[in-house]
Amino acid sequence: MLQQSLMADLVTDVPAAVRLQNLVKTLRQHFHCGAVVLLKKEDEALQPVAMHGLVNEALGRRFVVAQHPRLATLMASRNAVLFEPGSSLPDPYDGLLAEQPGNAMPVHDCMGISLYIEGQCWGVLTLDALTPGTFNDQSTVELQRYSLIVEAAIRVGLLEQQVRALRQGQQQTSAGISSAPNQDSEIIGKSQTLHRVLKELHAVAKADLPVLLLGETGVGKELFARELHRYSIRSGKPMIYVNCAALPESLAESELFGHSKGAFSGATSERGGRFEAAHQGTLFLDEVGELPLSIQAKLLRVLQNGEVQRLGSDKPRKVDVRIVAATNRDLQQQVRDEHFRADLYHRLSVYPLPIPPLRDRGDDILLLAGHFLELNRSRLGLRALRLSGNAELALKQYRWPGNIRELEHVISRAAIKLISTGIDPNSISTIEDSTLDLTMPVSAQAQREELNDFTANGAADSLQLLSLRDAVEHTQRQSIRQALIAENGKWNRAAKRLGVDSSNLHKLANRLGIKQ
Ligand SMILES: Nc1ncnc2c1ncn2[C@@H]1O[C@H](COP(=O)(O)OP(=O)(O)OP(=O)(O)O)[C@@H](O)[C@H]1O
Repeated sequence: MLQQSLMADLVTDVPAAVRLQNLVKTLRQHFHCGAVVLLKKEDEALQPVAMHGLVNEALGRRFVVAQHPRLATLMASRNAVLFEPGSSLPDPYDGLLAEQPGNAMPVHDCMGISLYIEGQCWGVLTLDALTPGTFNDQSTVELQRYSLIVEAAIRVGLLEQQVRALRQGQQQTSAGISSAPNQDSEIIGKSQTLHRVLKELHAVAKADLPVLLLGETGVGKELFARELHRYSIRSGKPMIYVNCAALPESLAESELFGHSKGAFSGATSERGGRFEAAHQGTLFLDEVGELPLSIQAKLLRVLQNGEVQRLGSDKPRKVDVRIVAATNRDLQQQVRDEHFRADLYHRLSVYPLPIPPLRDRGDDILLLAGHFLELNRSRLGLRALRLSGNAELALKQYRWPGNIRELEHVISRAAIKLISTGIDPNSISTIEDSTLDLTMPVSAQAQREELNDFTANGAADSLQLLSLRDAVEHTQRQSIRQALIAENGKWNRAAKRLGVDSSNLHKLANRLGIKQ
């Protein structure tokens, strides 16, 4: 009976991801268990690719095998393994079964099996239940048998991928099991919004045009730049990173274009710059809006001529680089304000690509939260770290002005706070919404909207009750937090952004209680 359902899942003409999803669902129903998860091996970790019965955020987690003894046991065996209900080994999904969202319970019954494709370990299949006695020896025999069908489904998916790649005239990988070379993206997320951007990014990657990545702070522009390079025809050559905001004007020219011996005091030897290092590859100009005007002029000349001259040398050197730039500023506005050269802007923005903010990526918020929860769990030596239902809701409703970087900090802060309350690291630790500290309206627009909501609710009178001093301090606190988020916690840069001296900012932050 199960065999028939599984075979039906296997032959149905649906995308590979849906086929695998159907298979795990069918297995869950058959074994009457809480969760079935299919995990793919990626380097030293296992990542869920299909699951049924776990909370959503689990899909974003990467389980490092060495840190999860049950997964390590499964990987080490070619046969199905049953873990006794009394097993003291922690289960990677403790507290993550969706069946009991409000009541974090350790998993009781667990079994699984490693999966092999063309002689190589591809990943594992795990089955978990909260009710002891759900699985027995007979279940492992069945699992062993049905795992062959799961392996067949994976193989079908890979073959489909290869056929698609062949049709597109792409080069194939040799063994055929690692699929397209760039499958294992570092970019976490499954939303339609992200999917659309990645599709566009992969298409423009092949075109070898200059690309300008636009987006709010913390949306992951650097990750997208790396993905672009990996998908480009230059992927075999280096991608060189330049943070334009961290480039002092006095050093920028020699950093970018190199220098000859004796070009300036301290230039004790001849050295090529970042442009030459990126020859035949990609040069990523991060925070390009921060480039001083004098350097903008020199950069433009190199882009026009396709050659660089090392500082102190008059010998031109041909360079073939693809420029990918990124900014969280409104570059067009900067051009209007004459802070950015219009001609350089047009050269860089041949293909502008907006990267969507986190608040527009739906459930990706939870997937990313899962990823950061697992990182913190491992870093802090906890058995299990999860979100309460209300905490999940709060994360989904928040505006995320600092985007993924802010989410990462929120989860890390909450995990540390939880530890400081003296929790037992061997139990299941749950982050409640009250620990999340999501009170920072950051963008001016967000602040305006909040104020509008506030007045629309008839609360303006209570606003007037604030003393002038309280109102000033409130605004100061918000501006400082906003600048710190935008500058990734760097006080010097936040001070620059706020137009105040760095030591004054430290003093003010101390007085306002932002900094202890
Ligand atoms: N989709 C994603 N999956 C996993 N991690 C992500 C994702 N997007 C961003 N991150 C992580 O969030 C952090 C911020 O990303 P990144 O530095 O690329 O942002 P940015 O857009 O360049 O920000 P800024 O404009 O402030 O420089 C990094 O640690 C990055 O690895």
